Amino acid sequence: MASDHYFSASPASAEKLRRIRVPLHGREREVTTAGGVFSPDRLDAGTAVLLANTPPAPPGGNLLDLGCGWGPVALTLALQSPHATIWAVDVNERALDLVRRNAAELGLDNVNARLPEDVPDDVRFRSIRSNPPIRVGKNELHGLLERWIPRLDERSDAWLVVQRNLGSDSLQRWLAATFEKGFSVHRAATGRGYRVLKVRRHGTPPTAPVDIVG
Ligand SMILES: C[S@@+](CC[C@H](N)C(=O)[O-])C[C@H]1O[C@@H](n2cnc3c(N)ncnc32)[C@H](O)[C@@H]1O
Repeated sequence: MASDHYFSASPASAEKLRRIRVPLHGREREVTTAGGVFSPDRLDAGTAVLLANTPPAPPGGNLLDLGCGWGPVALTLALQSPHATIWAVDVNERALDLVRRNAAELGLDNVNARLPEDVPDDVRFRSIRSNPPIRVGKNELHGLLERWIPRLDERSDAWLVVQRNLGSDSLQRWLAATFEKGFSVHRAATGRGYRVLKVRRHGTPPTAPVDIVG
């Protein structure tokens, strides 16, 4: 059955397109949103905190916006890094249509809006940025992060914004316990009741030379 949650695959509310003006990559831009996607009337406060507290995206490689909605994070990455490939991933098909439309309207040709299962398994990411879907519940959220964070390249970071009232501190503890080996987790910023959590994947330590005795 279709539902009206913003994270459903086919939102039931009739698609009524809206034009809104939002600050993206240093200036106000007009984008298209619609009912049935997350925060259709404005840039979400948590997303604004994420965008204000993350470094510029790497200039090339694959970058992931996990849970893209109508696309504020993916569009910002594409504007920052025109030579990178931006993967805008969501389970909501309407959101994916909106990201494609917004990218085209902004003249961006480096945004791949895809369902999670349509991102090839061998793609690795130089950066992951996400305002993740907390309301799907802990188990599903943890499953989502366990699926995507290990796809970071070595010496690369995931940046997640989470509302303090919605469990940012327990999510930080879970991330630290789950990504114990080869990663480090810390709180990179706080603001407006949100935390930005950073998960860094370290490089593989050089292997010691093997002594050949004989
Ligand atoms: C908090 S919203 C953020 C949307 C957008 N990035 C923004 O900042 O406005 C989280 C998004 O995650 C999506 N989502 C839910 N479950 C998902 C899953 N398993 N894989 C990918 N995206 C998912 C929802 O549809 C929703 O668009």
